[in-house]
Amino acid sequence: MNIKVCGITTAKQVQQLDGLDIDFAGFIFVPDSPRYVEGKLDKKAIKNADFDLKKVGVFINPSYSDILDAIEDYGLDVVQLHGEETPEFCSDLNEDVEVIKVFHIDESVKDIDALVAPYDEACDYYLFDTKAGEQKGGTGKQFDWSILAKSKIEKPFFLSGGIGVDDIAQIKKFKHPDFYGVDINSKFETEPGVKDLAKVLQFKVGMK
Ligand SMILES: O=C(O)c1ccccc1N[C@@H]1O[C@H](COP(=O)(O)O)[C@@H](O)[C@H]1O
Repeated sequence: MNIKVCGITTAKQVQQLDGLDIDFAGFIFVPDSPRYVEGKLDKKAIKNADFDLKKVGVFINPSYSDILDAIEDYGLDVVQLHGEETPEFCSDLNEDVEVIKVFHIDESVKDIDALVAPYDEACDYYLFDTKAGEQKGGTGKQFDWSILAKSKIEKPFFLSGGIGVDDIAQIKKFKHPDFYGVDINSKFETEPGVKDLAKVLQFKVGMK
């Protein structure tokens, strides 16, 4: 099971997460997020360090050039898209970098396979997060995962949205052939953008 820790704002914490064998580290490029990295994260340190983990940039409806600048500045390996980005936009981007397309889920979503179908050829991974009004990420809220268990999906996906250490047993029970990883964020913080590494370690060990 892959683990992605999102919302990191210092190079030191990225280094520490790499030391914990975390698979993906996420950086938020959304200006109104309390985890926004600009002005906090040292670009050069992130770009030049030799990490095993993959560096993921998280965006909502970005311009193509903003993404290319962030890839260049921070040496991103993956781009995670939380907005209404079209399949064409994702597909173009996917020629340069790995892409995670995010889908927001609540009880109004009845057919996951129909929702993801247009993106089948346009990204590498899906990520399922909770739909919570206008807020497009970092809500700390969970959705009912059973809708995923009933869906084909047919692409590696991350489970996301309000996941914490108390969810380890439920995650272990959740079965799907394309279940690729878990994305953790706001439930693992001492304050927004500052991860509680002891909690991350507890999660990592608990998931074994
Ligand atoms: O964390 C944020 O502030 C954020 C802002 C805008 C888009 C995405 C954001 N985070 C992503 O939200 C999900 C779920 O987070 P949580 O566990 O519910 O706090 C995760 O994929 C983060 O990458």
